[in-house]
Amino acid sequence: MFSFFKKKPPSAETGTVFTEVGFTDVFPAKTPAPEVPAPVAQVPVAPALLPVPAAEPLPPQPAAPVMAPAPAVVPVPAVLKPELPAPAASAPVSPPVPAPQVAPAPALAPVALPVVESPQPKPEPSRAGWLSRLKEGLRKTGSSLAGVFSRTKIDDALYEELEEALLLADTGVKATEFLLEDLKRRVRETRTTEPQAVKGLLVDSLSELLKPLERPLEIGRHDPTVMMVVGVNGAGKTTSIGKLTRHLLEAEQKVLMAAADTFRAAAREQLAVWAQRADGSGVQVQGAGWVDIVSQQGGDPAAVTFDAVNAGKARGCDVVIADTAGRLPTQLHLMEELKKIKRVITKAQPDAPHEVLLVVDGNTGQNALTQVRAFDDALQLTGLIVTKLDGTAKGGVLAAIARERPVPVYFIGVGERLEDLQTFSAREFAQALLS
Ligand SMILES: Nc1nc2c(ncn2[C@@H]2O[C@H](COP(=O)(O)OP(=O)(O)OP(=O)(O)O)[C@@H](O)[C@H]2O)c(=O)[nH]1
Repeated sequence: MFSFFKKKPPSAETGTVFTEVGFTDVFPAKTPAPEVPAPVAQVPVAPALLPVPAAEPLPPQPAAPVMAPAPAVVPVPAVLKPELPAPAASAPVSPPVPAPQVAPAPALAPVALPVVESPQPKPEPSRAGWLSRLKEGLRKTGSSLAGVFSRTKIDDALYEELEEALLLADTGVKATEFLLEDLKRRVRETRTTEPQAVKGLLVDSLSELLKPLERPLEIGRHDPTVMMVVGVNGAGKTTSIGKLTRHLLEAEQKVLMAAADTFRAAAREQLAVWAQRADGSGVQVQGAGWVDIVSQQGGDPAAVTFDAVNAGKARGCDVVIADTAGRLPTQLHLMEELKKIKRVITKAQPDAPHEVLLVVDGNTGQNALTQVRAFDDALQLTGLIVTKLDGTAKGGVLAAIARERPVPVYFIGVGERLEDLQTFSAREFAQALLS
């Protein structure tokens, strides 16, 4: 199973970033006082499980738990239940327990995830496997674009056909104009005469346009890192949070999810199912990650989130993720609710939320751009997760986003499986589109 954590350069601000480079580094040591005995969840990690490339040697950090020599066998359960003061802690999934003082406080009922059943983790799928899925997913968008270059010469007709294909792929007028101008310049400068070679130049041009969207999601800079996830109904928020959480667990992270979609029946259960899923073959968490869910069906989403951030701080969580209910940006009262959730997070932790992520369905083309604009205006987005790029004819929308509202794309999704959500690479995307 892949992961894509990479340690940042050693510094006081050491954190972890999601990159496209594979499982290349260990999660950085947090900075607990060395004299404090490590809690169970911070059991030293066997270096063998976390290969570090020679090119990036780790600095000596003797006090850091993750760097400490590990015992030969570390019998760490897949998911450790946090030791909570909550009375419901003994039950795997307990009914909401009313907080004694604060009336709307949601129950903190930990979800005990099953311990690893199978000792045989699946082999980590290679990035190559991902690239072929990405290519396959973008085939509908790419085929009409690539078809343009089967013409016999580079002339106005070729550029007109390309313009039409870009517009049909929902690249949008601005990005299309930009790409055509840039391409013509590259053709002139390189004195290219073969239409097939123009395709290569378009890959370069598109990569450059998309490059500003390529940015890693950082984990580890804050305690905890608080993320708020928003989007329209059915965009793939819960699924994406589930996939993200799986990767965080595999990287030894303590994750607290806030089911801030309090009107959805079984929101909690849906999150729990995803948190447990791994390739459909059971939990395969290596190490000491654990997940917990805060929910209160029918409660105030802002109160649930507030409670989750406070609980996350109290329990020493690494990441708190708030899953909000889907809404259209035109539903102004619901957009106000999101603003309130964001304000309330800041009350619980002054520098939070650290990430406001919009999940957009890539299959909606220009509509996705409209959503990015509207949610960004309301919430000042920090990143995007673009889902459902599999089978879409509208994959050009990423170019439109890059040109018109360049919010970083942390992840793209090409399917419903765990490994179908991966970090975004501008060049990979351009190559897959025009392959
Ligand atoms: N084909 C495909 N389906 C996806 C992808 N991501 C999510 N889905 C599916 O999209 C559907 C909706 O996903 P959810 O995660 O429930 O969406 P949501 O945004 O949480 O929905 P609401 O809570 O109703 O707003 C599910 O059937 C997912 O399996 C993807 O990348 N590709």
